Amino acid sequence: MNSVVESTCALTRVREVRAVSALPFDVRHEVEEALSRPAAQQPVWRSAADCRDAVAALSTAPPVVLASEVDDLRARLASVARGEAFLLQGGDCAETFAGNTEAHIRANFTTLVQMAVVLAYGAGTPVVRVGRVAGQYAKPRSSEVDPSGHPSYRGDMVNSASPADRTHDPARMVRAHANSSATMNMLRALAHSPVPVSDAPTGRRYAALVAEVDRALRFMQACGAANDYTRDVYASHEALVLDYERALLRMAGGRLYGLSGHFLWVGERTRQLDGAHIALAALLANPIGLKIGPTTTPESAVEYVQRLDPHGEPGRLTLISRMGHDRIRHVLPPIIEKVTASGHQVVWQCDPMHGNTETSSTGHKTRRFDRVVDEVAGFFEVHRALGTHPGGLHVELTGEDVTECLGGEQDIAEADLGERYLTACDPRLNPRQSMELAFLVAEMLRG
Ligand SMILES: O=C[C@H](O)[C@H](O)COP(=O)(O)O
Ligand SMILES: C=C(OP(=O)(O)O)C(=O)O
Repeated sequence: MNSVVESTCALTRVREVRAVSALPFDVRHEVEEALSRPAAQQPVWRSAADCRDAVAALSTAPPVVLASEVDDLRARLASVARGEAFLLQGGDCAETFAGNTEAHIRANFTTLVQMAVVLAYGAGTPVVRVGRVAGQYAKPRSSEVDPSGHPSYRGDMVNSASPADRTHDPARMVRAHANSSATMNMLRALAHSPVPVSDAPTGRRYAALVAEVDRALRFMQACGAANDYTRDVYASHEALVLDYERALLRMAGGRLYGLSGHFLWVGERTRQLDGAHIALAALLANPIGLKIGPTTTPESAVEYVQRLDPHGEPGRLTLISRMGHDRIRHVLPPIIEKVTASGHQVVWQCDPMHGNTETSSTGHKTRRFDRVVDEVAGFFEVHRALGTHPGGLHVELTGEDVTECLGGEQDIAEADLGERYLTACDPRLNPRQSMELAFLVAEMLRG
């Protein structure tokens, strides 16, 4: 993990919460305490006054999601934790303002939904669909500067991808909120549209499967059995920029919600046990995700679980392992054993992307499809051996035909990467790689 960095904004954060917050006194006090802790990876905004203005505007803006939707997701994740459903989470590494078009949202949605159908068929259980979407506008970075010596790009919520404009501009938080709200609007509409079938090879294979699934659904409907095959996609993002997250805190039914998204996760670089991100996440009624990398010990995993799931609520916490394909088989088992022994029912989810990043000989950040598959296979092997539920998959993907990850049935080679390398940050699976992965995971679920 990166070291904790105090930003100028962090120094003003507590005062600003007090100034703009409409939260009840006791809740405000808890939020202030959480936000007064050291926070890693925070922007150093160009002006504290502009930050105040942005936070004030967002504090009275309509939230991106509703508390009732968050409650629905919480109930669905409880069923994942009990082994009765599977969680599929996926989308861009980093959303961008320019890339937030109808075509892009539709393509990502379609890929996610098609994968979910394949997985539901494989698992024989419902699949809860969560996009990395409608808020995934901020990125933690390994280095303060990029290879050309400019300040690193930290996502459109913070600065521009253009090296000429890397100033941390708080007005970007307002644009991120507007874009997220527009995206959510489209997702709600798309959730009730028919699922389109692609004509790519995996699409044809999928079309046959859809016909089978449709027959099964018609039979179920004829029997009067309910199903959630065509239901919602929930929104998730890394709760990274604390000024954005706190501005979208809202009370509902006496509980505190982060209404910037349904599901918020704490990343590998900001999961300091005594840091602000963990403390804020602990206060929320939202389901929370936590990335756990190869340095996570079984003991620290239990501490996280106690901190983030104090009431022992099944599915309240999703532990997202991102160990690397060569480490998962020995790092994950003792963590699962210790957490299971603690009595907490978490969702175990595999992110096979972030532990398998490398730089190609062409200088592109990339990931090998076979290693991604191997990490998921390791995840299933570990859970099968321990008798626990391999509850979910978390991937960076796009509905666009990019060449960012190596391999897959298209056999993308290093020399192909430059053709359509479009990501704003990390390499994503394209639709064919995503579907291929879904078929492979469906087989693992059946196995
Ligand atoms: O998506 C995850 C991180 O933001 C990303 O992997 C960091 O990338 P970097 O190591 O290039 O900064
Ligand atoms: C930054 C991310 O992952 P991690 O925290 O696991 O590196 C991410 O999922 O965007």
